[in-house]
Amino acid sequence: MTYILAIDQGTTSSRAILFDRTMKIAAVAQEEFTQHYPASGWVEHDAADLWSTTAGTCREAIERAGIAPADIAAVGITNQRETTVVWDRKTGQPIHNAIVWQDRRTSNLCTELKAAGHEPMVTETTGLLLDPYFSGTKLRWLLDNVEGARARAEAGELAFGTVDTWLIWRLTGGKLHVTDATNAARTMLYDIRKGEWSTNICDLLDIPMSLLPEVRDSAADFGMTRPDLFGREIPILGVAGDQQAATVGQACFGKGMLKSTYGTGCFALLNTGPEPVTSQNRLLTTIAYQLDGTPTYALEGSIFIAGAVVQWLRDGLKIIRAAPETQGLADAADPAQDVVLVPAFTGLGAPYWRPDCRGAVFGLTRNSGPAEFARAALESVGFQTRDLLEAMHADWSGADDAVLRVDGGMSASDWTMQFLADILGASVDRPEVKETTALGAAWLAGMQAGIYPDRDEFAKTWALDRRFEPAMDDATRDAKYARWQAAIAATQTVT
Ligand SMILES: Nc1ncnc2c1ncn2[C@@H]1O[C@H](COP(=O)(O)OP(=O)(O)O)[C@@H](O)[C@H]1O
Ligand SMILES: O=P(O)(O)OC[C@H](O)CO
Repeated sequence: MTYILAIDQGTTSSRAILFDRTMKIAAVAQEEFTQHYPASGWVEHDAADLWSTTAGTCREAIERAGIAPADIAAVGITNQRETTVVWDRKTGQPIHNAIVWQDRRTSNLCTELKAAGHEPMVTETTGLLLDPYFSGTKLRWLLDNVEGARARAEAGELAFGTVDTWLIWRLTGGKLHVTDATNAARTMLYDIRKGEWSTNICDLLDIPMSLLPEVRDSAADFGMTRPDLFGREIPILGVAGDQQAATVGQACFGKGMLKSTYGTGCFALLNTGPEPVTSQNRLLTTIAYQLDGTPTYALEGSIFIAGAVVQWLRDGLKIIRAAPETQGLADAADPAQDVVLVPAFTGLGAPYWRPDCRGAVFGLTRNSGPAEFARAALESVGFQTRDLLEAMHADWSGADDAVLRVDGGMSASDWTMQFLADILGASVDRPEVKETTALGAAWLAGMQAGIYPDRDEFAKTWALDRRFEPAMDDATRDAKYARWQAAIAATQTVT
């Protein structure tokens, strides 16, 4: 039997998943690691933890499946995006903790750069906005704040990478300093049209280009794993950022196909084909995947809080013990109350991009309780998705016939998916395979290894678990969405 090992290095845990020759899951291992919050709005990971949990879960998955390393044809990597690591090329030692995508420490720098009029050039080049979310200003912060970092960078001693690059460096024993186009597209340093690092932006941010990795296709040769890691060298043949890997795993290969992943946050990607579409509504333009040297572009809407609002009900408000309890509570909520929750806990992402905003609740009465909070929390995920889809439709007519394909942990919530269909007034498709992110990475590697089918045949294997059809009448839908829009507007006035 032949297997593909998919590594899914996420924000809260590292996972390793073995897929067999027929793309079925043979074994899974998962390990959480510590989140570091050194100051308000700062989020860091120890890069050594990212590596050790990745290596550990890979070994565990192989052991669980009871297979020999010789049975693994290739490794595919998918990862939390934007998170920024800098290390010494000689020793392999990171110079600082990784700065995580959620980290807002460069808000002021972004505001200054915007005020100086640089955002149009940044957007035109990278498809992104001047927001602390992306790697560029995080890298600049490290160079400015870690003692000696700038001098070492200028001397060519340091390497920068997103998490894929860091893991490949470790997996190959420091032989390769590479990334793929989807991860490069999240750095705010990459020209997504020309397919090269942008000298203009590196000059603007004062970043020596010697820090940057070589950029390859998403299915390509990313080197061999060190023989001592898994008992033999295994080729790394696929790499994509996690949201892009989910787009691939959902087989959204056609122009106009759309997926939304509901994990901690929510990320909707709309395949716009071989030409990038520039958003007029503050969505991101990004690379969905790059195969045979040709990028396929996407419009992306990124929401920072989706499943995390359910974690807040559990860990913050302590009104549930486990996420699935929200379903019963939401069903029991008083229909006469219309509590609206705007979960801007870490600011608002697309299409508002207000890192300074914080959450708000509207419509509380003396009778409002856990049930109304739970319903408002689940509804907030539907409302935020509608905001993204409204922006996509306004940006590009090719979005008009798209049926939304959903995945991620929170897509297990039937209540939330039904509300999503209701508030969108459109069908929502949930596939049988929920591990779409890992499947996307596995397919890239397995296809490159020649053991998995080509794009068209792979797309035919996508299978529906359940289609949610809208059941809400138009007047209710319109009234509810109008109320959400009013709540969002009010939230933005109080910071
Ligand atoms: N049945 C459920 N109802 C509501 N939310 C859920 C349910 N199951 C999982 N979630 C939410 O989904 C998220 C986990 O999804 P996952 O895809 O594992 O996230 P990530 O990859 O970002 O860690 C959690 O935030 C959790 O609160
Ligand atoms: O690790 P996740 O699943 O929360 O995804 C994080 C995204 O890649 C951030 O852009």
